[in-house]
Amino acid sequence: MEIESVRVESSVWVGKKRFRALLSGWYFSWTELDKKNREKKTISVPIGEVVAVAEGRVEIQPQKKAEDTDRDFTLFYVKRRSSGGRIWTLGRTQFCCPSRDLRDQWVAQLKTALKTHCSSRPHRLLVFINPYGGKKRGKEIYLSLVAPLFELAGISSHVVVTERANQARDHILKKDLTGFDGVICVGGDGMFSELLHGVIGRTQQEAGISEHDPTVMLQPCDLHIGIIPAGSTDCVCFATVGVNDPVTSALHIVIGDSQPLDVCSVHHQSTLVRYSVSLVGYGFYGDVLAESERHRWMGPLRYDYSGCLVYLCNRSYRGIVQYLPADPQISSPRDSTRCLSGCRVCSESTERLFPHSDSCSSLYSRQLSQYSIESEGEWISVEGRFRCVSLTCISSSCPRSPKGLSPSAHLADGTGDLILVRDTNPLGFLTYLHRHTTTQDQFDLPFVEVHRVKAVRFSLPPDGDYDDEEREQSISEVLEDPEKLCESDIEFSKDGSQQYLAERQKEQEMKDERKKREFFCGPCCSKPPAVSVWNCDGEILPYTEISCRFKYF
Ligand SMILES: Nc1ncnc2c1ncn2[C@@H]1O[C@H](COP(=O)(O)OP(=O)(O)OP(=O)(O)O)[C@@H](O)[C@H]1O
Repeated sequence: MEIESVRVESSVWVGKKRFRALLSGWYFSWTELDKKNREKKTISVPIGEVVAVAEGRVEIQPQKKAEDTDRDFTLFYVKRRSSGGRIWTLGRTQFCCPSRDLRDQWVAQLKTALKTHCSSRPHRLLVFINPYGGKKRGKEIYLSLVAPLFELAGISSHVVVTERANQARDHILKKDLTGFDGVICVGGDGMFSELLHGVIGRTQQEAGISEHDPTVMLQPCDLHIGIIPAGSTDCVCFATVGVNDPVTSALHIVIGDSQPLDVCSVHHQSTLVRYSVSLVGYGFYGDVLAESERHRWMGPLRYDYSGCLVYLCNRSYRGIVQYLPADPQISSPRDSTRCLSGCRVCSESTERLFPHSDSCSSLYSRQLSQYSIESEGEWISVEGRFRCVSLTCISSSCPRSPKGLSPSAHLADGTGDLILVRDTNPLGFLTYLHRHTTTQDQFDLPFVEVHRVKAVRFSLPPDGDYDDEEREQSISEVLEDPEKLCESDIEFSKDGSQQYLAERQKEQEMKDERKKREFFCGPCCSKPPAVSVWNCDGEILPYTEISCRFKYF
């Protein structure tokens, strides 16, 4: 039966009011009628946003209750609440039909419409909960807000509450995932990153592709990742969904929404170090992360505290940044666009990157066009002293910074934005930072440059301002907590792990000395390091010299 041709219509009651209900094509609507059968207001719900239809009078909040009355049925659907419709809640309307037969017909037709129209909805999900993320409410958020929605929508879920960092990543890499339509993280950006590494890594393993080769053509991933925000910043969730709200995210998952994302692969020589979607930042953002790791006990407040402390240190770092610019005819980081689902630039870029993406045999052309960047233009080199060097694939907006690091960045166009903040006076840098929280343009400052890029390399000037020993020492200086170098870094970085183990010994000796010093006057009085560290989506990278490429997934 063709869904477009289905048309069911009848009188129904909602409470004491009479309505005319109509299922036609992709919409279910009900129009209030007055005593003279004149139409009043109509509510219309796309079938794609119907969560479930159930016989009887059903409630799921505050607790599940079902009263199986003969002539009633309940419709659950997405209801837009506020913030320009970005916050979603579960709408519920109970309809009473003139007869039981008619009720059965409504339920059957609506269920058929759901099956026909919503083939991309998940049926079985693997859920990872980080019980220690953010305010440690991950389990509670999942059980009270998300699980009832999944159950209502007929989604079965297998839940893993993690007991250690990287458990979720290892599970995805090693365990049998047959039958799962997607993986869900209940946590923050760090948890998302674990799932991202698991999913990309597994897909490449299965395809026999080495991720360490920077020029390799990566296989696109079929397994989708869902995010239920329960971390400290939840930047990836905010930048893709527009809000950090567990119910909104759960509803997006339930109705099978999906959003492709650019991913930045970070290499050191011929070793894959990490993938990133939100921030790869050197200088200020690296130092803030390193500092904040020493104050984890403060919870999310640690970022504010460390931000102030690092700002007072007034540091800048030397570096050489080389980048491969993206085509300025297509988009620019200063063009004031805001990328949302259905964005024109992203869809045109998809078409350009993957010209025959509707067929599986297109993988070759898809990858070929993606990785032919070396032949697409000239690398540009910038040398100087920087407050920070930041790279982002997405706007990286969050509730604190609603426009984000690069407000016009696109979610899925195969490019990233490179932001160079040159050394400036403390007031200038404060103005730059402050503008992230206002509507003022943070790029409209003489010491800030922003470029839309396809690839970036960072290296230290070779003119002997510091030697290797000092560089290693500087990395140790900011790495107060060596455990922060996650297992993945150590596994990925075969040669890096040796360097890392050697550093640990040195760090331990330095730690005691440094603690003595900082007890009296804080980190701003210690000798400023010659190099900073890279903050890659909240993880410290064990290398200073890196190369990054943006890839579309
Ligand atoms: N059971 C666990 N014990 C310790 N660490 C864990 C556990 N499960 C996950 N992790 C790690 O904790 C780190 C931080 O988690 P998460 O991102 O969920 O919260 P957050 O850091 O508070 O939030 P955000 O990343 O948004 O700032 C992640 O890198 C993850 O690998």
